[in-house]
Amino acid sequence: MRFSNFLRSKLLTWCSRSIHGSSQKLLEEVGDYSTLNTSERSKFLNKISAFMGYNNIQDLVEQERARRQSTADANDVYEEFDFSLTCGRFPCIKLGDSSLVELYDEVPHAEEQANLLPPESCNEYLSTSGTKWEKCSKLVGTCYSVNPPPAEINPSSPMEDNSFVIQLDSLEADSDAEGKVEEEETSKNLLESPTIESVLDRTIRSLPGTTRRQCCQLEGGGFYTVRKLLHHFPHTYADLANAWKKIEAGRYVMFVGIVLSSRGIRAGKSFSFLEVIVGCEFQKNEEDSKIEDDYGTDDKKIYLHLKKFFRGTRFTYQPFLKSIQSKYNEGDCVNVSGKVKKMLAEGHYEMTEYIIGNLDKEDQDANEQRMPYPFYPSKAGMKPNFLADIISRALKTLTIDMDPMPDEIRKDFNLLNLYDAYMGIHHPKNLNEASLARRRLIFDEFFYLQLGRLFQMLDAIGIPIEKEKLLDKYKNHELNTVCVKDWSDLTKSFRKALPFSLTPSQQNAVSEIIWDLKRPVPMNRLLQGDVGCGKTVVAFLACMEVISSGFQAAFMVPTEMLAIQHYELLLSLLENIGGTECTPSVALLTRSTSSKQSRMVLKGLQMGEIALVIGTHSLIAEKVEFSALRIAVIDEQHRFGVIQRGKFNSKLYSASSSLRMNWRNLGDSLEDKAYMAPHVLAMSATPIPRTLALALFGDMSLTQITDLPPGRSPVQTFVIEENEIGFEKVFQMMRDELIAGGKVFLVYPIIVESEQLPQLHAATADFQSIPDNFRGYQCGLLHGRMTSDEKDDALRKFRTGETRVLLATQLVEIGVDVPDASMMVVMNAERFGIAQLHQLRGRVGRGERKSKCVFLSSTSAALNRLKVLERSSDGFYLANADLILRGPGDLLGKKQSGHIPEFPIARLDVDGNILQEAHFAALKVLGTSNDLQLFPKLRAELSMRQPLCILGD
Ligand SMILES: Nc1ncnc2c1ncn2[C@@H]1O[C@H](COP(=O)(O)OP(=O)(O)OP(=O)(O)O)[C@@H](O)[C@H]1O
Repeated sequence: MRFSNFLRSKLLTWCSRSIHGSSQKLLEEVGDYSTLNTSERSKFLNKISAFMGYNNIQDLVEQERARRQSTADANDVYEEFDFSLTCGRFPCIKLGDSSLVELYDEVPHAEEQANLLPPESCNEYLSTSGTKWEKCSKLVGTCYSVNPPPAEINPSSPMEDNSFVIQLDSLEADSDAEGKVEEEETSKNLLESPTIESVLDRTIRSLPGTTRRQCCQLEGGGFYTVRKLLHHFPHTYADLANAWKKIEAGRYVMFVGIVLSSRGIRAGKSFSFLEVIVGCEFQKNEEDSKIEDDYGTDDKKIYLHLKKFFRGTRFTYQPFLKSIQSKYNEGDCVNVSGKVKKMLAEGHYEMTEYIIGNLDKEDQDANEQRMPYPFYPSKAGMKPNFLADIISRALKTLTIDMDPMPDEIRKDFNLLNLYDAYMGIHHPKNLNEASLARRRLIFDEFFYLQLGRLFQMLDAIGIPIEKEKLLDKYKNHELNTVCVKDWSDLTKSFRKALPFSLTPSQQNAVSEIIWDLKRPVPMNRLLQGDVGCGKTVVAFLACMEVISSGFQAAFMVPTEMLAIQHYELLLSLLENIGGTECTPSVALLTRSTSSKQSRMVLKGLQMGEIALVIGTHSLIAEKVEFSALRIAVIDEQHRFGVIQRGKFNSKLYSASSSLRMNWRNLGDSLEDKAYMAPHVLAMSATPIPRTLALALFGDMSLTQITDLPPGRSPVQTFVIEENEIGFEKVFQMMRDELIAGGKVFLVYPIIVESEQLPQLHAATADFQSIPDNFRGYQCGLLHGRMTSDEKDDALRKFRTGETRVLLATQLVEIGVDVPDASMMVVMNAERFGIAQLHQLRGRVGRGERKSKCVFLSSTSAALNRLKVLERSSDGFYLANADLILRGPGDLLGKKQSGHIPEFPIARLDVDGNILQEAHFAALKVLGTSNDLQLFPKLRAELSMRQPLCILGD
């Protein structure tokens, strides 16, 4: 009922009882109510209230409500007129309160005003027989839980509101019309031949109905192709099938309803606001009606008052106000999400931070079927609703036969069709479908990664028969070993020369590697083991096996210091072998090797006079040519990455012409040699969780050393907060250790003090002051800015015991082996990752001496995170913790994590099983056709997905 009609009926009732002479005049005035401006209305309402004996109109409404609620026929009353709507229209304004009525001064009256919130249209929507409301009332139960509440959505952010886009889009529409026609033509043509390339890798500009401006916007956000767009996945869904029936203030909820009014209101000289009222109706089933809820017990309607405020004179002009209010039309079916605040009037809620979007026919149908409603993250200023709309358009261009995955693989691994997967992730019918779709898309991300790695590895081999053997080897997961008696004599002698016996795990690792070395295909193996477990000797033994058959070995390490350490260790072990004749010649090649010396080394390698070379990156330089490189050991694999590993493969391909001549002279087949890539044994001291290892090294077999050399006891670990008491305690522990004959590492996060980060301790600064605490003991300094001789000298002095305290940076993290170092203190431990700290801790406890490690944290917040190191000394466990806490980037460092592609949907820490399956699927595909000739669609898809760097080019 119109408000004026209500007033008339109210007045008539009153007049029939009243003898007041002016009642007839008032009735006439009520007839003209809709033509009055706001101020006149306010005055009139006050006058009428006063005549009827109320203080003001608010008083009238309140009392009338109370009276009607107490009558038995309350429902009829509500059908007659909804008071809450009157009160709730502008809850900040008390109707009839003259001081606030000026808010309406600028609102155009008559027809224009009627357009803003015509009571009849409210009536029409709210009455059960109204056609528009009928449309709305179909949207049953439309207050939905968002599970989990999407934390990422910041409704206050301007980009969350698509109003601006809509406005601009409409302005743009005309000017783009011509371009659009052209584009539509093009897209029609493209749609005619739906191949995998044409569908997913079609440019975004081919999407029908997309304006040029929208395309630019999308491209600005990186959405160049349909694939990119479709890989913008929803981060959560509103579970419409299990909607919350209770609105809780402050909770993120989603509604679907009908726009009842939209008004741009000037509220002052430089203040305006937009108020959109959305009516939502809920159909309670029997069970729901038993629940006492916030909607009130009788009416099933709620009214959302969406408010957006504007400050500034320019926002108070009519054109602006008109433009903002015209974005939402009465009768529009919209979805609204955000946090609600209860208003005084029952069933009325206010939302000041919200997202609103128009629902098209499909969305409305989806709502009727209670399909999950996808929430998209915004991107590059593009609002979720805009993206959702474009994604829907892109989905329409997909074809059912676009899936490049062979049917057999799909069946074997129980995968959805790709078309269904894209539909299922973006427009799922239920949450189960969304989860199946997610599984298929994760599978794809992993599958193409594995396929790419394995394909590239096979590609490097060249001979089909070798490829098959290699694939067989990958498929065969049995542990294959060669027993010690079948090791070569040189390997056995080297083993005997070791000052200790191998642990069972070490022995097994060597046997496994030797088995692999005897295969006619290149080995690609990752040797993993916890810090200090003795990987180096295992690698040396593998080198000996290769050298014994007349080939060469290269041992690449990440730092010069480590190269020297390994070189010296190897020389000392070889000395023990005795019998100079069979002792292999060993060389060192680093950046600091003198040019004369390096010339000799290069020549020795080229002529085959040097059997084993230890060095840094220098080993993969162009000028380094081997006579017959058969194994490349890469220590600390994650510091190098796939590219460098790949470079060893190319060593033989780029053999010098002189070498080729040599081979010819020797009568060897050039082809065989040229295509024989060396075996690669990569070592990782950062235990990499299995999933991550597979993602990174899907083309590698894995050997693990699972035990530690005997006599090792776990390093006692303490996490202490940096403060005066903490320092004193640690210094005392250090003094005790020195008195007991131990050696102490003091590790710093930085070399020199930083003004930006004053809380960080620096090695050089402390080197001036710390020694005072340890009088009588020499202290040394080691950091990356020292020359290689200085570093060598510092480490040598520490090793020999000349210095007993070594202040160092994290340079010591990798491979430094001082077996009698018995204590480590890490300053500002909060700056390091868990896996990194575990590595550092591994520098002590490498001998038989009981050792301890102290992690000092300058923030108490980090203490809990660090405490995991007190509880565990299992590198795999800790690496997993790091992976979950900080992601692969932090676990592996930038260099290696750069080789993990971005997975838009998969998560390495939870989707390990799918990764494993994808690995098997890739093996299966390549087993059927190792050059993918039989699967042209797969090949095309692979080339679209795999950037070359991942393939090691
Ligand atoms: N079986 C063994 N018995 C006793 N000591 C051993 C054994 N194997 C290795 N070691 C010693 O253990 C120490 C650590 O070995 P090594 O440097 O090979 O370990 P690693 O796994 O390469 O360590 P990191 O991960 O720190 O690089 C060395 O001093 C080495 O001599």
